[in-house]
Amino acid sequence: MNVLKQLKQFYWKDRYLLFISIVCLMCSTALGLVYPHLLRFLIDDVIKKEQFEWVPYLALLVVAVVAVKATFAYMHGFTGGRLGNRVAFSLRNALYEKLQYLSFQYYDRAKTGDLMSRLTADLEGIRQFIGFGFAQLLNVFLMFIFGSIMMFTMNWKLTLVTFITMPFLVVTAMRLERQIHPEFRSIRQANSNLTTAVQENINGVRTVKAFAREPFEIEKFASRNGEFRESNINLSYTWSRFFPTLELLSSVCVAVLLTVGGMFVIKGSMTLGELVAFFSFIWYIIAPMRDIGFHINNYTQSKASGERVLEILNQYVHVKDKDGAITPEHVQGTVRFENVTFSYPEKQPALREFNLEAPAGSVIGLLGGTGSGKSTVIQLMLRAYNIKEGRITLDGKDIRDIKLEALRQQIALVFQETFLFSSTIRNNISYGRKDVTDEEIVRAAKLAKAHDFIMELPLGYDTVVGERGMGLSGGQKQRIAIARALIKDPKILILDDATSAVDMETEHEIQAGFQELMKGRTTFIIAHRISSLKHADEILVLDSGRIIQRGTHEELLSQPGHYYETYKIQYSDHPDFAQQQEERRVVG
Ligand SMILES: Nc1ncnc2c1ncn2[C@@H]1O[C@H](COP(=O)(O)OP(=O)(O)OP(=O)(O)O)[C@@H](O)[C@H]1O
Repeated sequence: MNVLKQLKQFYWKDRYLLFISIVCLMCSTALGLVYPHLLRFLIDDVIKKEQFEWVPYLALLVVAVVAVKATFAYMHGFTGGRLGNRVAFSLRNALYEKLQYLSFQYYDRAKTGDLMSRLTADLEGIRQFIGFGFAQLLNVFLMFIFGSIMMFTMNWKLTLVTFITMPFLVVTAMRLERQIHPEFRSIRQANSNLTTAVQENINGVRTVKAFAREPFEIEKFASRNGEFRESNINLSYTWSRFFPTLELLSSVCVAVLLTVGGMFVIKGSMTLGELVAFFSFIWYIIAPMRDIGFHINNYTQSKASGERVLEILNQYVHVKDKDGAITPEHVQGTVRFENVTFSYPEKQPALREFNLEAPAGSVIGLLGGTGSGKSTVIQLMLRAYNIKEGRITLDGKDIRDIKLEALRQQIALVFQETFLFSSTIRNNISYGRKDVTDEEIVRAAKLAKAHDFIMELPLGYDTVVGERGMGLSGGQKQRIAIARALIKDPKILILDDATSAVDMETEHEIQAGFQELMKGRTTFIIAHRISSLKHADEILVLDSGRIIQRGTHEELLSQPGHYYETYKIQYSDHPDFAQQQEERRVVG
C-alpha cells in the first residue's frame, strides 16, 4: 500500500472517478444478492404453494435486476478505464519529465532498455491495477462481507460451519502474497534485461555485423530469454502449488454446506428455498476465495511495477538550480576555472587543480591523449556534474549560482559523435532555438558548409534523416551538428573533436567559416589535430587530468614536450616541418 500511497498524487485528483467506479461496483455486487432471495421466494412461496401466477412477475423482476446490474457494471468499467488511462497519462508525462531533468550522473549508469520497460510494461501494470484491480480487490472484500451478513441473518449456525476453512484460506493467501512478490520483481527485472539486450543489439547492429558476432548475440539473447522464462516458470510453479489449495479450501465450504444444510432441511429446521438461497450466497464467499489469488497476483505485480516507476520518480537530481539562482543578462563569455579538482563517482580524479582563464572572445585549445580529461573540462563548464573542489565562473559568477537553463543557453556544443533526431534536416538544425527563420537555417548551414550537400538531397532541408542520422555520412552529420550549434548564436562555442569526421580539406573550409563565427564568442576546441588548434589564443596540453603545457602554438613549438612531439608526428612529412626543424637548429 506504500506504493499506492506514494502514487497518490497521480490518482487522487481524479478520485471522483475512483469513487464512482467503486460505488458502481458495490451496487452491482449488492444487486447480485437479490437473486438468492428471488430463488428462495420462487421455491418456498411460489412453487411449493402453487402460486404460479407470480412466475412472469418474478421473471420480469430478474430481467430488471440484470439490466440495472449490467448498467452499474458498465459504469464501473467506464469510470475505471478512464481513471486508469488518466493515471497512466499523467504518470507517463511525469516520468518523461523526470527523465529530462535527471543528471548525467544518472545516465552514466542507466540502461535505455530498462528505462523503456519501466515506461511501458510497468506503467501498464499500474494502469490496470488503479483502473480495475483496486476496485475489484475491494469488491472481493465487499462480496465477502455482504454474503456473510446475508448468510448469518438466514442461518447463523450453518454459516459458522461453512466458514470452517476460512482461517486456512487467509493464511494461504498471505503466504501466496509474500512468495510471489519477489518473483514478480525478478520477472520485471528479467523483462528489463531482455529489452536492454534487444535495444542494444539494434543500436549496435552495424558493430555486430562488422564483427560477425551474430551467433554471440543470439546466444546472449537466448540466455536472457532463458532467465525470463525461468522467472515465469518459478511464478507458475508457485501458482500451481497455491491455486489447488485455494480451490480445495473453497470446495470444502460447498461440501460442508450441502451436507450440513441438507441435514437441516431433512430435520425441518430450514426450508428447501432457504438452502437453495444459501447455496447461492455461498458463491459470494467462494468466488472471492478462489479469485483472491488472482487479485493478489494483480496487486503484487503492480506493486513491483510501482516500485520500479517510483525508483525513477524518487531519483535524486544531482544537478539542479539552487534557490535564488540567477539568469545573467548581457553575458560576455569570460570563463574561469579556479583550482578545479573533479572525480567521477568511484574513480580517480579526471581533473586535478585545473586553472583556466578564457577571456570573452578568446579561443582555447585543449590537446591531450585519450582519457586525459579534455571532455571533462567541457562537461564541467556545462555543469553536467557538480564539482566539490574549486569553482568555475562565467563573467565572474559561480556557475552554480546561475540557472542551468540560462547557463546552457549560452553554450553550444558540437560533439565528436553527432546525434541527429529522426526528423527533417530543418528541424535538426533549428533544434536549439524556438523561433528560427528559414534564412537563418540556410545561413547556418552555409557557414557549416552543409548547404550544398543538403540541396543535393531530393527534399533538401525537408529530407527526413533516419534514426540518429542514418543515411548521412559521418562528415555530413557533423556539418549539420555544426549548423545546429551556430544557429543558437551562443556566447560560448565548444567544438569537441568536431571536425574529426571530415577530411582535411573540409576541415580547413569549416574552420575558415569558424573564423567568422568565433568572433565575439569564447571558443573551446578539443582536437587531436594540431591544425585545428594552432590559431587558438591559448592551448592547454593535458595528461591524466593535469595541465602539463600551456601557451600559444608558437610558444609550445619552441619548447620540448608533448605538443612538439605531437606536431612532429603529424607534420613529419610536411615541407614546413623540415624548414622549422632547420630554424630550430639555427636558433639552438
Ligand atoms: N561519465 C563518466 N563516468 C565515469 N568516468 C568517466 C566518465 N567520463 C569520463 N570518465 C573518465 O574520466 C577520465 C577523463 O575522461 P575524458 O572523457 O575527459 O577524456 P578525454 O581527454 O576527453 O578523452 P578522449 O580524447 O578519448 O575523448 C577518463 O579516465 C575517463 O575514463
